[in-house]
Amino acid sequence: MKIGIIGLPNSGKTTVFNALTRNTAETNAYSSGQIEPNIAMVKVPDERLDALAKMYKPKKLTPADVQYIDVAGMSGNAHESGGLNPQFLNYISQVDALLHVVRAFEDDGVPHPQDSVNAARDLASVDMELMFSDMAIIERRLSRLRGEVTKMVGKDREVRLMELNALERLYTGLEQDVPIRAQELSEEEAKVLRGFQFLSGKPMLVVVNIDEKQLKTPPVLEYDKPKTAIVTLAGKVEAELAQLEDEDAQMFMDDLGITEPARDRVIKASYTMMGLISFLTAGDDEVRAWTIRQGIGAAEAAGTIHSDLQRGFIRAEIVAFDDLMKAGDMAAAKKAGTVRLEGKTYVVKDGDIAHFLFNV
Ligand SMILES: Nc1ncnc2c1ncn2[C@@H]1O[C@H](COP(=O)(O)OP(=O)(O)OP(=O)(O)O)[C@@H](O)[C@H]1O
Repeated sequence: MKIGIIGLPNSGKTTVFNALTRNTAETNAYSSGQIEPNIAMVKVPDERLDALAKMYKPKKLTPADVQYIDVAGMSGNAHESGGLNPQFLNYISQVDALLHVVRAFEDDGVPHPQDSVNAARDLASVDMELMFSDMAIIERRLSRLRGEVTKMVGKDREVRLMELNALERLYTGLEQDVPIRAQELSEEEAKVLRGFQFLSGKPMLVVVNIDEKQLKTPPVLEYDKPKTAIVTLAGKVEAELAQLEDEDAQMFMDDLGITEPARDRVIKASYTMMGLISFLTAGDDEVRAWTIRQGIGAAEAAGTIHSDLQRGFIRAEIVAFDDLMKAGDMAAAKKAGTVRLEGKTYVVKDGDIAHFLFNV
């Protein structure tokens, strides 16, 4: 899973990137204008994996991972100057979700592009830029489609008409300030439009970046939209915390009244917002977590491991994590009757331990 970190200049993107990835990328009070992104992989914390590792003592332990990409190059008035930077667009259109850093911290030493701190205003202005960018793409596509569709016949015409109608609907929504992630699309429409990678269609986690003084009474930002979540964190403190060994970090957190490092909270919020869950595989060679969309069937889940497993799927042997722990090991769980055989369409649950039987 790839998450792109965006936000206005000096909102604290690189600081938050460092907090999430335990990196030490350079941060600067004067916006760097740097466009080469900072990229890092982060292991998704999962206590169930550690428990399984104790049981199986595998040669290898592989958590799921998330890639964070910190891309600068966004301004609050790009639409007035020819649109978003193409290099920025190139990086950001490929991510699965956006993490939008909104500045709430006050510091006269760190200039704000609008000369004042106002998180709600900045949140809306970045949203607007994403929507303008999508509208420009839709306008270009519509003007071509309208000409082409009149010359088409049969199935082609049908598909293009569906695209045209869907794009017109999305455009009307965008004109009324509704981002694409908050608009309805049928499964078929979503499939036809997937290639456009609309920015306002991506799930978005809003990170309100506060300072240490605001930790006790953080500002409240209302932002209630589908496929959107909001997390408040003190970026600078969390970036320092991320550099400490566990024991020192705990003392530091106790002092500040932080119960869980932001990097864990952010990953959890991202999973929930995107409708993602993890299933696990366990054996003597490897214990591993796999990320899937909630609601998919066993065969499709098997396909995340290898396409052969999906193609030749016979059935899945499934046990819930808690049942396996209660039994003590797989043999005991089988005896207790908690290991089930499930077919292709069984909806895989978070924490299921799966073994797939297949034949190709
Ligand atoms: N929560 C915070 N509290 C106080 N200061 C902060 C906080 N977050 C970031 N800063 C400070 O704000 C400045 C800008 O931070 P940073 O370089 O991370 O922003 P950026 O959004 O990545 O900037 P750029 O526009 O260059 O991409 C730095 O001096 C950083 O230390």
